[in-house]
Amino acid sequence: MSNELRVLTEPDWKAWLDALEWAFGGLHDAPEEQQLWRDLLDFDRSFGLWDGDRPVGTFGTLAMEVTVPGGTALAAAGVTTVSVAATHRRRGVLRSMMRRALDTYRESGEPLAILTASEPAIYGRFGFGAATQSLAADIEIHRVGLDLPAGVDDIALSVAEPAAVAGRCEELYARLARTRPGMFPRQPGWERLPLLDPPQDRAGASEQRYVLAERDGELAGYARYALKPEWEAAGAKGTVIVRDLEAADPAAYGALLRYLSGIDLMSTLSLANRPVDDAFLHMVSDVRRARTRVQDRLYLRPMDVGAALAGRTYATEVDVVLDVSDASCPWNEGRWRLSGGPKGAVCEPTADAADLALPVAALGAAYLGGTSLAALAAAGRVEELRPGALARAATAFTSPLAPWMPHGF
Ligand SMILES: CC(=O)SCCNC(=O)CCNC(=O)[C@H](O)C(C)(C)COP(=O)(O)OP(=O)(O)OC[C@H]1O[C@@H](n2cnc3c(N)ncnc32)[C@H](O)[C@@H]1OP(=O)(O)O
Repeated sequence: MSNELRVLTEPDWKAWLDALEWAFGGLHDAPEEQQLWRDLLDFDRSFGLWDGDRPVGTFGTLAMEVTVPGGTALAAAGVTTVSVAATHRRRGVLRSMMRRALDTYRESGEPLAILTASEPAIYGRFGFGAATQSLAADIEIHRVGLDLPAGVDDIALSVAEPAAVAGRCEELYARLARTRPGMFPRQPGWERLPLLDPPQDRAGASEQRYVLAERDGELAGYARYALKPEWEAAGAKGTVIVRDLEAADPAAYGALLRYLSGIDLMSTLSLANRPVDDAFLHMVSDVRRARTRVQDRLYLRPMDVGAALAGRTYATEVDVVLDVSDASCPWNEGRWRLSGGPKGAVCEPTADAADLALPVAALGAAYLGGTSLAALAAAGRVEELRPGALARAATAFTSPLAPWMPHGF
């Protein structure tokens, strides 16, 4: 039988999805989740590798945006639903699908491609670098005090059914998504994502609820959470599971944190995916008992080095020639002069001598300001060719807020 790489079509959907779910270990998403991905996937840029009448490889694309330093949202091809059947693994199936996708993204013109990886070791070879991290915490709420900011008592809290308030929360999310690099200003359709709460994924926790934080009737923050009850001989030791927490100001954040830490019969406040510089770190009395863990989250690769680097702003004035290597997207290879600062930047090919040399995955890791070019240089991933250039470029690439992608895709 011959293998054929073809674009995803509606008639192929069921077999394609089956192949995907089996490659993930027999995962069976709820029907509403399957329908969401079916509606969001860009079928024209999603592929299946068919062995006869059977899909043995799946590769999906989502049309996304990412907020970059400076507050602009740049178009990004979101790589998702990647899988290869166990019968066909390590024969280059992923490589062939990635090749097709990268060429397609070049044609469609997004400056960036992004993904969240099942395993960190897979995508570096295709030029993706870990650009954001996420912070998880299990706060021992009976041993950790809160030092809350002024104004928390001006915030009114109310608990609501998700369907009744998700629209208002989504409006607030859309505003906040422009304020931190790495966030994804969700396009229409994505508002269904936070509402997914299939019973089979709850692992003993309750249905989810929203708690709203309002000031004078205006929404200033919200959290989406569930409760997981648990009992031992000495009594209750439940967990508050926070799926989402967005706040427009410190008082709203503090009021939500106080509420979530004060629910009776609960001992742990579990935060699954927060920015690494999240405000709670500075509100708790004992950060060690917050039991924090950091993990790689969003992987990013510039699809078009010039457009990507010109699309963000820089913390300080910068004028640097980067010598970029990019085996997967050779159109990015070579020297680029980046000149810019806090108001904007230009980035164009140049014949001038290079100041720094780096692979495109290192540029992807540094792009949102979450990984220092100097730290990458310390690991040998960036080479300084002109003394002083590294410190200046590393400073210019930083972001005041740590980049963060609040959910997977
Ligand atoms: C964005 C997302 O959707 S993340 C989800 C990814 N999917 C999964 O984790 C589901 C389970 N795993 C799979 O389906 C497959 O193993 C895949 C998709 C990860 C890899 O597919 P394959 O067809 O086996 O990969 P392929 O043969 O093209 O390998 C290309 C290269 O990646 C390497 N590679 C592939 N998978 C892995 C891995 N899991 N860890 C480390 N390296 C890997 C190969 O060794 C090869 O390296 P080389 O070019 O140096 O020789």
